[in-house]
Amino acid sequence: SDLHKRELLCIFGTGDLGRSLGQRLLQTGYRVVYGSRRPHSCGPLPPGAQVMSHTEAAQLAAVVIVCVHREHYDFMEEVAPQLKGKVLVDVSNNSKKGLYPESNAEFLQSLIPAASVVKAFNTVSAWSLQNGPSDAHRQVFLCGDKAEAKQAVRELATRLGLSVLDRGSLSAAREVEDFPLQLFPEWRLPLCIATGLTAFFFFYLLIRDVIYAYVEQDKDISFRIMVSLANKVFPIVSLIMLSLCYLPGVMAAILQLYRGTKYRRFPDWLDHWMLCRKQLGLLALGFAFLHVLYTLLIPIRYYVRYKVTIRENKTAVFDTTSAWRTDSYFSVGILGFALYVLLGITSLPSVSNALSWREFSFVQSKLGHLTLLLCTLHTYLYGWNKFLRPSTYKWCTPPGYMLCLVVPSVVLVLKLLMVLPCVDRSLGRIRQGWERTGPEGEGTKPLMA
Ligand SMILES: NC(=O)C1=CN([C@@H]2O[C@H](COP(=O)(O)OP(=O)(O)OC[C@H]3O[C@@H](n4cnc5c(N)ncnc54)[C@H](OP(=O)(O)O)[C@@H]3O)[C@@H](O)[C@H]2O)C=CC1
Ligand SMILES: [Fe+3]
Repeated sequence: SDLHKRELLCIFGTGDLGRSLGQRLLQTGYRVVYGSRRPHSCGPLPPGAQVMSHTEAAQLAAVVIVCVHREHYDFMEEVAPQLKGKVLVDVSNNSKKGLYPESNAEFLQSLIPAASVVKAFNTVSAWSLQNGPSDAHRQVFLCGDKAEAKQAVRELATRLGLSVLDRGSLSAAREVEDFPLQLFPEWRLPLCIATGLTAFFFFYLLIRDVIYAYVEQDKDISFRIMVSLANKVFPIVSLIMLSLCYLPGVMAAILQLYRGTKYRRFPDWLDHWMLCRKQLGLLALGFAFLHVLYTLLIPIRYYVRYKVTIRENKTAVFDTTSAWRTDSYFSVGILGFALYVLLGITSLPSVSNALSWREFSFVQSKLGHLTLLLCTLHTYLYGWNKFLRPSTYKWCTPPGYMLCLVVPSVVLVLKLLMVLPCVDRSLGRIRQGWERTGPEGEGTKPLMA
């Protein structure tokens, strides 16, 4: 492997990416030679690197990484004889979609038909290479038509500590080149869900609270929109989104139990859902935080102080049950929120990287389900005995918090079933690679076979 590590690589272009990539390659133990238009005046290069003309540099290495913008690819044709049989890595990106009829990588392949072009590294950035890869930029998409060429680049990326996702043949390059143009792709679905839920519950509660009071009781309580309504919508959205983090996990477990194997791929939508759990959870935490802030505000609200003043003139009977209920409701809520924050903190890359896999999965799964349990309990305590009271169901609709209890309750019940000893045992065996055989075992061949 020492021999491998001293392998010589060629980089065309001494720009931002060329320099950063070269520096990382040198740190990883490779030797680097740059091919440049002006080898004698190209500015500072990482220490240890050599620089020469494109032609000279290309002759020395088996892999050439082209860190030049596509607009300038025409110079490559002059180097074509030296690039015969070499692996050419195309790292380029576009500044917008659909700029060219064909992908940059396919264009490069058409310029140098005798080389094997591999598309890679376009999702890293000069910035992240220099500042240590952040969580989001650790993934590299790979595509190319020649298996050996792809394998060489895959090894390179792996040694740089990047995780590689194979996207197939070079025709997929177009799609790969568009990836970096997406802004916050993994946040898109969670943000849509959050916006949708917020809008739905806002209007639902607006009708049930404000419009109902206006129509049925001729009262104008529209001022409630600002705090009361907001402080109902936020916890509702938060709890639903938290339960949506744990729903795909139980669904995956049910699917594995049903199929009797773990070696079959989950449907795409489930994969996609699982991949955005962290973002779902962080947004849920944000909403929970808003709920906490709004709740702290309650005692200083004009409306609340006004009601308290009126009540002070009446004598009230102390009800121990109510005291127990409200105190448990607050306590469970606070504990739930504390665990919520803990979950959020452990999902930060710098923290999760410091944890072992066991520790991370303990926190995210065990404590995660406990958080969901506490927050759900908090909501049940809020409802308390109102569930059976007909007057709660204005215009035959349940209050928002009852609606929002559906998904978390389902998740918790399913999770409870999963930890039953018999179910847990089968699931444990499946996760260790055991497969159910039998008449229906036909379609359950391992994916890797
Ligand atoms: N910067 C980044 O973070 C990322 C960049 N990329 C891609 O990497 C490629 C390079 O980007 P970047 O390094 O930022 O760009 P720069 O403009 O910083 O560098 C480009 C380099 O290309 C060479 N070059 C410029 N014009 C010509 C020409 N007419 N003929 C031959 N060579 C030329 C020059 O090197 P010299 O003077 O030595 O010849 C120049 O330094 C692009 O395709 C970009 O899309 C991909 C991912 C991230
Ligand atoms: Fe609450």
